[in-house]
Amino acid sequence: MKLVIVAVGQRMPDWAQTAYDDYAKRFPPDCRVETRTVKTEPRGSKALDALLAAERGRIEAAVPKGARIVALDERGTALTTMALAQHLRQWQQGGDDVALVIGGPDGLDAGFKAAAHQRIRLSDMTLPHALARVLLIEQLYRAWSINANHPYHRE
Ligand SMILES: C[S@@+](CC[C@H](N)C(=O)[O-])C[C@H]1O[C@@H](n2cnc3c(N)ncnc32)[C@H](O)[C@@H]1O
Repeated sequence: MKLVIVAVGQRMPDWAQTAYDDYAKRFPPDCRVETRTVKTEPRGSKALDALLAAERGRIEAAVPKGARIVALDERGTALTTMALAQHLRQWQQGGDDVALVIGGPDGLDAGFKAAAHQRIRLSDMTLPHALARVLLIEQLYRAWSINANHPYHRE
């Protein structure tokens, strides 16, 4: 099982990339994290539905075959960190890869969210894309550290 963070939009500000990389490199080999970014559809004259559908196509191409899909969505289910740790344990026991998907400037396609296995929210507030990425990877690392009884969670 590996965690694959699929994010729409390739370039993050340096401060966010530094924070993200700092967490990404902490994961041990038994809980690998991979990041796959997909291009944002240029905002031009296309209708929003068409933009999101184009981004959906790229997301689906980036999701590993057979992966469990978890959409990050401010309207998704609220989770405590302990609950996320429990999900992580179940995902590891299940063995399938897990794709955690973060949308672009206009969010994720509605059909994609409806079809996802889980929709989770990180906060009741709308987060900018870069912060959503950093918060997600920190919480996944914290969830791992809870399950592994690693001191990070108590720091
Ligand atoms: C700038 S936000 C897009 C906001 C957009 N208006 C929407 O309706 O989703 C970019 C992405 O960050 C993620 N995101 C933002 N806030 C979030 C939150 N509170 N919980 C979970 N994910 C969030 C979502 O994946 C979202 O698609």
